[in-house]
Amino acid sequence: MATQPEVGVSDFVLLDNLTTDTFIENLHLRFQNNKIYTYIGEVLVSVNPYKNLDIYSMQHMAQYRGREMFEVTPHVYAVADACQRVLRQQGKDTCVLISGESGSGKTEASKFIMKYIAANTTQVHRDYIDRVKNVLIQSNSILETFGNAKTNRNGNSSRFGKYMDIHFDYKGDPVGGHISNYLLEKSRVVSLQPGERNFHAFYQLLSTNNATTKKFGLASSAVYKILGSERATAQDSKLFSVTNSAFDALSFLQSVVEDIWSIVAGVILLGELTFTETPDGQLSIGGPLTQCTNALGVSEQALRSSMAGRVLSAGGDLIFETNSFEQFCINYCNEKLQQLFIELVLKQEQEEYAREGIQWTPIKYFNNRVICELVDAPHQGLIAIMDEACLNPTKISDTQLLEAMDRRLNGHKHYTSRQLAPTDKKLKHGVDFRITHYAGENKDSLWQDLKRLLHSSDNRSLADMWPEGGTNIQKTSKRPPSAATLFRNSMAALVTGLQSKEPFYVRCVKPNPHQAPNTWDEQLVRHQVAYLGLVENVRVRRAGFASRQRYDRFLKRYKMLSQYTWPNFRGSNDKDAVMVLLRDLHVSDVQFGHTKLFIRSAKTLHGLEAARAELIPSIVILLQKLWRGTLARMRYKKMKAAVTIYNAWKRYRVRRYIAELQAELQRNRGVIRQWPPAPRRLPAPLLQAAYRRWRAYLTLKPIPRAQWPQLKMKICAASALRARRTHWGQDRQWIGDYLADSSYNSKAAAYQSQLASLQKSQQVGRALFSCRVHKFNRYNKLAERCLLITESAIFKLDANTFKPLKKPTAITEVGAIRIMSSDVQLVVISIPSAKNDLVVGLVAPNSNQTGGTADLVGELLGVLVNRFNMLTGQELSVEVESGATTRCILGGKTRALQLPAAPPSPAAAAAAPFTHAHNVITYHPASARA
Ligand SMILES: Nc1ncnc2c1ncn2[C@@H]1O[C@H](COP(=O)(O)OP(=O)(O)OP(=O)(O)O)[C@@H](O)[C@H]1O
Repeated sequence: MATQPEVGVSDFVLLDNLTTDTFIENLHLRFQNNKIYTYIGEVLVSVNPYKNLDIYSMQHMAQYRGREMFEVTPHVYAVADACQRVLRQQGKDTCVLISGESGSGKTEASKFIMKYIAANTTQVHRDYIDRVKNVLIQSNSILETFGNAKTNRNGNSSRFGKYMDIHFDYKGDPVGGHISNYLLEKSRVVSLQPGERNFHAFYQLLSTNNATTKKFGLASSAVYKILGSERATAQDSKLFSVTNSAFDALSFLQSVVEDIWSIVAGVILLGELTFTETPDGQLSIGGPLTQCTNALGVSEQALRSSMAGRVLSAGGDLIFETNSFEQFCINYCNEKLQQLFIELVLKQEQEEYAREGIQWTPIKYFNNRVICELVDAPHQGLIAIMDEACLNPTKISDTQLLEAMDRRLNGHKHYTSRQLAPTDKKLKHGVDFRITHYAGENKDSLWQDLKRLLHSSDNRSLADMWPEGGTNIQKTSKRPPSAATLFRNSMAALVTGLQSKEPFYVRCVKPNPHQAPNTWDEQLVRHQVAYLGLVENVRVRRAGFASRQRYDRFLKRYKMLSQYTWPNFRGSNDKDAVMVLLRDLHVSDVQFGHTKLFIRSAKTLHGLEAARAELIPSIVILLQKLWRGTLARMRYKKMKAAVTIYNAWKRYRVRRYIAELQAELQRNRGVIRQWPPAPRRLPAPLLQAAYRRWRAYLTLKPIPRAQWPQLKMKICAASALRARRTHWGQDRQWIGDYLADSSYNSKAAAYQSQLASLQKSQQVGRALFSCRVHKFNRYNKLAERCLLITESAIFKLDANTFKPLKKPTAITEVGAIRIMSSDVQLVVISIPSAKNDLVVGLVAPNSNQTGGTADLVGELLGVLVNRFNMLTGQELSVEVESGATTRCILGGKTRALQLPAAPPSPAAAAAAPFTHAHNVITYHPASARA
């Protein structure tokens, strides 16, 4: 019982107990499942579905590009691709042999191949290749118009053999081609079987009233003998346009196209001529003779004489049934191709096995050489006998020819006739003979005088078709070679040509004679399977090997299946690697040739393919991973190199800049007067700050470190005063917290304990400055107080208890400080938010250096300016009044604050440091100089 075959490698090879029955049963099963293609070995079998199952799309074709035949579902595209690949990769000429009965799908298969080749081109020289592709495809339309006809077996049957050569450039792109025709069925022109049509060209021309029909007096509505019982249809009219556009696409000159249609018209008109013999033995021609000679471009006289000549020298009666000679030739052609197929397949296999040192027992198969020789053997073959008969100067009849054949071929296994087999009632006595499958008779020749007639035509194209017509008149008496001989010769040339090429095969099978879809005629299929030798082919393949592959290619394809070969084999050669690989996979049905591995069963190949397909995704991911990693590493290295270069450059620029600075320092004895422009991105402010620190360090170095904070205050005061006051205590040591100094404050201990508790309760930070003051308030009252400035606030303290009076004022709230340019100890601390300035006269300690009192204004100023800047980041405004009057705000009102015209006596100043009259406050300072 046959099992349903799977699509893939050599389907039928998988079957056990293969017989013709199981084979056909499987073929049928596939046909029912709309699977029209299958492989036997590398031979593609196509069963004509008579319905559109094939998807002609770029996407569909793309699936076959560069893939092995067994990788994808069977299709003509796979054959085309394999064929083109061998050509591209191995530089070998290839051919595809398409064979099968009439209507089995040969032409369609060849069109698929051409479409595939046309689509599978590279992008270079696009225009030129597009033109070649166009010519390839469009040439079919013309060939079909003039060479195809509707027969009872096929609505669009090719009535000629076709051999198409396509030439490829080194890249595998089609660059040209040549089409040879074999044996056009000429007898169809004058003789039609019931239900059949003549060549499409006649119907196409007569489907419309066009320039040609008008020119030669033809009418689409008229009836012509050549058309038989059929008439032109709307489809013919459509195809007429297609043919003309194909002429156009193939760059036929307009004059040539006109010539061609004139010839077609001429043939139609020839069919309308009537011939009678006049009593004086002359030929009388009736019918549209003038239109006919016009269309053929010959003179009436020439036509008349060549027609008459033919009758006179024909030399034989019409002994033959029409349309059978061509069939005989077609059958002969098929036999020849079948022989080639068998020989090539077996020869190749056997040669390969011998070359590779593989054990091989030759398989028995039916060799149809005997049939071919029956037809074409010199002297003894049918063609030779027919030629001999035709050469006979006396008239020779069917019976005589048959007798000659019977005599010469008696005893041949594949030849028979009624005379030789009297019991075979299917054969007519004295008429029929049979060659195994097919029988045929032979007579065809075109006489030299007719060739001369056509060669003399005004129609250039017609004249060019018959160059032999121009040869010496002396040769005209010589009989031309018979059609059979011509055909035999061209077959021999074809076979020689094909033998030099790497062959691919497509075998077309016709499922029924009615051109109907879904219909299976068992007998018809059986007949084809038998004569195409399909079952034998399977047997040969079964006895042989399902696949053979070069070791390097096999390894490349399957190396990932074993840890010993993936990613690389450590041994020395590919054969060892394949052996290790297969041992690891426990595959044993193989033989190892010298350069190739032979795999016996397709099942093994399936298994390898399946295992490979399973692994591929992870390998793809691995490769992607590695590649991405490589890319990232490459990118990283580049980035790192760029950063290194950039850093080196940056360092170099900095070094160069610093060298410039050093030069500047040397020039100016350690001072940079003019900063040279810094390179971009160099933090010049930082450098400048470093420079300043360094300069400051040099300046400060001679001064004891303990004095540095004091120095900082002095610098603050100096920069705030900007030389607006001469004496500000700069020459003496600043104490800061004077109240803590017992020489200044007899209650220093009480102050300190009070300060400690204040620091604890209010977290005001260190005491930076403190002293006694005379304070003048908004009620024009004078009070003795102590002033304390901590890190964050300004306190007014009770002069005896040192307790804070009111809330302290935050340093950040100070708006400005006003002082006089003379050396008085008057200080106005402006506090805008309180609307009351702090107006105080500082009570300076005795100065050790001068013996007078020290100046506290500068010190207070230094502390406040410095702290204000540290807390707010801004400069505190310092106003220095150069005259004798300044101002202050008390109780929200601005009041004048002045110094007395004459210096007060120290006693008076001590008694009332501030007085007021008429809203003017006068400060009577004791002179202070430090
Ligand atoms: N693959 C296919 N899919 C669908 N229909 C097909 C296919 N192949 C052939 N046919 C049908 O069968 C018809 C006959 O096919 P085609 O003309 O190719 O046969 P052929 O073998 O070239 O015949 P002949 O020898 O008479 O020229 C086509 O016109 C088409 O209708």
